[in-house]
This record gives sequence, structure tokens and C-alpha cells, in this order.
Amino acid sequence: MNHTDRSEGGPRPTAASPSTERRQTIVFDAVSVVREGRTVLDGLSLTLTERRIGIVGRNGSGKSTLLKSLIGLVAPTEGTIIVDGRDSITDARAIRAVTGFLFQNPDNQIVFPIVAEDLAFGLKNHGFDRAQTAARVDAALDRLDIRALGRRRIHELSGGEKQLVALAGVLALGPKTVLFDEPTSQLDLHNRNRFRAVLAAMPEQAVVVAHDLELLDDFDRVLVIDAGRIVADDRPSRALALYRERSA
Ligand SMILES: Nc1ncnc2c1ncn2[C@@H]1O[C@H](COP(=O)(O)OP(=O)(O)OP(=O)(O)O)[C@@H](O)[C@H]1O
Repeated sequence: MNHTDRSEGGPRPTAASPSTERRQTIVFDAVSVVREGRTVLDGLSLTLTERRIGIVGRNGSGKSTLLKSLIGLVAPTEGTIIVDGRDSITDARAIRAVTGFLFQNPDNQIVFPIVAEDLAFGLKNHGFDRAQTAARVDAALDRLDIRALGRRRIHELSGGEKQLVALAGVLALGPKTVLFDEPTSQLDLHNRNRFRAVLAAMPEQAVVVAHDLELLDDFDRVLVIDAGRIVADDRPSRALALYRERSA
């Protein structure tokens, strides 16, 4: 699965220990994104340092664009985005080396048919040797309690299993931060609960775009975005109440 910046390689993550503090400071400075004459992000200025950051908003409000801009997949038309001192455009490779991205549809991230081979492909592309790769694949599958899926064919997995495999691929690279774009959109209640537990146990920083508002209940901070602007930035209870009110 094409979890982080495989195509460009980039510096290898230096530490993967889940016990160490892993988070980055993300600074949006007057960021606007204009696409085909439409303002998608409108003058965002934000500093994000928390471990759990949620982003909510109606369809088309700019949430995915915000996530993608953080790792240089979308360039600001105006302003800058700095992640741990690195510019999202000129230093995109370095940012992606420590910032994983989990797409809405895990099928988009599949490269190899067998789960373990697919995970190994991502690691080799990041410069890990054969022994390191095998150890990291095993550790990531163990961490999510999905070792049994290692030899399975990805296209035969359920949506929930694929989502967990995709996350294993991201975590195996040792990111500081993981960006999630609607991670539970395809999951049934059981797998949602499972994903929630996995997320709660992750020491890595997480920025999560979600329509599944319950997922964000115990987050540190929630941003409500509307037409490319932040209309609330608060603890979950307050931010989500405001979002529910605006959506009624
Ligand atoms: N490359 C592009 N060219 C033109 N318009 C774009 C482009 N990328 C995004 N947009 C538009 O920008 C707006 C915001 O898109 P974005 O995907 O960020 O929304 P979102 O909040 O993630 O929506 P959803 O909840 O539906 O996933 C949409 O109206 C979309 O059509």
C-alpha cells in the first residue's frame, strides 16, 4: 500500500519506538488554496501541537485539502505551511518521511497482492534492509493484532481488515504523525470500535478528518471548517456541539 512518500524515497525515519513521544508542530500561516477560481482554503492561520487533532465540516468544506496540503500534495496559493520547521513544498520529502497518510479508500494504497509483501515493499522503498523490513512488518502486524492477515491476499480482505492493514503499513515506517482521512467511513460498528481502540493506544500524533463524530470525543482539539475557514477551534465537546448546531 502506498502509505507515505514511496515514490520519492526521502530520509529514513530515525526512530520507531512506540514508547517515545512522537509529535510535530504544524504551523499554517495565512494559507489560502484556490483551485479553478474557487477558494478551497481561505486564509488559515493555525498552530497544531496536540497529540489528537480532529477536523470536521460539511462535504466540500476543505478538510481533505487541508490534510493534503500538510504533506505537500496540495500547494498553498498563498501563505506557508511549516511542519517541524520544514516547508510543505520545498521540504515535502522530509515531511512525508515522518508523516504517514491514510486515505479514505485503502484500495488506492495497494501495490502488492499479499499483505506482508505489500508492507515490505513500502519499507524497502524507504531504505530499510531485508532484516529490518521483516522485523518491522511483523511488529506492525503484531501491534494491531492482525498477524494472521500477513499471508492473506489483500483483495480478499474486508474493508475493515484492509483499513487495519493500511494503518500497519503506515505505522511500520515509524512516523511521528499520521493523517487520517475519514478512517472509519467503510467500517461496521465492530471495526469502528476496534479502530477507535487502536487510535487511542497510538503514541503517534494523529490528525483525523471524520464525519464519525464520536471518534473525536476524547481528542485534544477539534477544528470545525466551513467553506475553507475555521469556524470553531476548541475542545471536542464544544466544537462538536457547535458543528451539530450548524448542521441542524
Ligand atoms: N484539484 C481541484 N480542482 C478543483 N477543485 C478542487 C480540487 N480539489 C478540491 N477541490 C474542491 O475543493 C472543495 C473542497 O474539497 P475537499 O476534498 O477538501 O473537501 P472535504 O471537506 O474533504 O469534503 P468531503 O467531506 O466531501 O470529503 C470541493 O468543492 C472540491 O470540489
